[in-house]
Amino acid sequence: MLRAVIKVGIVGGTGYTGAELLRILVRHPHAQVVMLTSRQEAGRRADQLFPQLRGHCALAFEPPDVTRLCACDAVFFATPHGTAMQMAPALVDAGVRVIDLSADFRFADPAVFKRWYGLDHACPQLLAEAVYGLPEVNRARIRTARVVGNPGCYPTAVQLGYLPLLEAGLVDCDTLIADCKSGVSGAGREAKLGSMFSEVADSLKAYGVGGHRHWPEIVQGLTRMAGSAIGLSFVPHLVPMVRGIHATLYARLHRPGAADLQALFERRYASEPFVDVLASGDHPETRGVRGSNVCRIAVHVAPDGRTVIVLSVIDNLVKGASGQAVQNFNLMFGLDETLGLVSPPLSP
Ligand SMILES: NC(=O)C1=CN([C@@H]2O[C@H](COP(=O)(O)OP(=O)(O)OC[C@H]3O[C@@H](n4cnc5c(N)ncnc54)[C@H](OP(=O)(O)O)[C@@H]3O)[C@@H](O)[C@H]2O)C=CC1
Ligand SMILES: CC(=O)N[C@@H](CCC(=O)OP(=O)(O)O)C(=O)O
Repeated sequence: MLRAVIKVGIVGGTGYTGAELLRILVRHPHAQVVMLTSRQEAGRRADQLFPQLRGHCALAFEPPDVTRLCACDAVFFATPHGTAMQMAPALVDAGVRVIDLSADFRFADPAVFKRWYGLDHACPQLLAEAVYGLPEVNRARIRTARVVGNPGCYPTAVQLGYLPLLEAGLVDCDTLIADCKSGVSGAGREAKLGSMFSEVADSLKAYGVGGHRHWPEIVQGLTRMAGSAIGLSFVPHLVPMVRGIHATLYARLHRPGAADLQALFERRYASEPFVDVLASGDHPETRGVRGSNVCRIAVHVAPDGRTVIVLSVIDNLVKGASGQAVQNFNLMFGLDETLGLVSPPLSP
């Protein structure tokens, strides 16, 4: 359905992903943001809180109100887990398409959601019809979805890195290792001790080694790609940068040397607008995708000849969150998938 203006609401407009949605949507040719919510900043103009939006957005924040949100064509939830699932049923009943950046609609099984997020799902029926918003895997289903569960940031980088290998059945699915690093904006804009400059700068640390909530999400996605159970070790690290995810992914080849891995990756992503496969032997870096919706990938074989090492980088706030959400929005409304999303990364 192609419309000249699509009315958009953003719930959680004061967070990092909400602000990034605004940055993208204010220059989108068909989307018009008509409602922006915040409980703490209600009444304040968005361009007062975010001076980078001066001249681009004159809206004021207002408290989240489902009835008012029902006047939108699409609503993005850039809120903590547990919020979207409370409001989505009324919106969907009113014909509003929902794109949730939290984990509320990412899991097929509400028991897995409960185990990792500690919440009973508020609308399991809607969860059952929600589509996981990774366009490179689910494009056709996203087009017709009423609710999209936008993937997490680490899961986006990891799944896109492993996808060609698992689809082709080339690697041992029991011994996958994802060694990942994230910038601090991944932790959100809320003030927290662990996100303070003096706690993060000039240091690097792993966290969540005993079980991070992105592990079950990645396992769910990789299992679907492989068509069988997989075994994954996933270790996230916090690094002193603002944006960016770097995933170093390991897998054991069933038949070393049997396949041209570079050709496999190039073929799989040839028609993907936002996946860029580097030339053989190259090393992507996070600053090369900063501010862009690109996932940049390089595939290597270790000197042992049988270990594949894939490097996958994204901007956590763009392809890892708000950019991917707009990519899904474009698909849902029958638009060119790249609208609002094509701009060169910011570098240096
Ligand atoms: N940061 C990242 O890199 C990524 C984040 N995500 C996910 O996106 C979501 C948003 O993340 P992020 O922008 O970093 O978070 P922030 O903490 O920066 O922002 C959260 C926003 O949600 C609003 N909010 C909080 N609680 C509620 C509530 N109960 N009802 C309505 N609004 C609420 C806040 O405003 P107020 O309190 O004023 O209402 C604020 O605007 C999270 O689920 C996160 O896990 C996903 C991928 C990457
Ligand atoms: C650096 C940092 O703290 N990153 C966050 C993940 C990013 C995120 O927001 O999680 P979702 O993608 O599931 O929404 C974390 O590890 O919890």
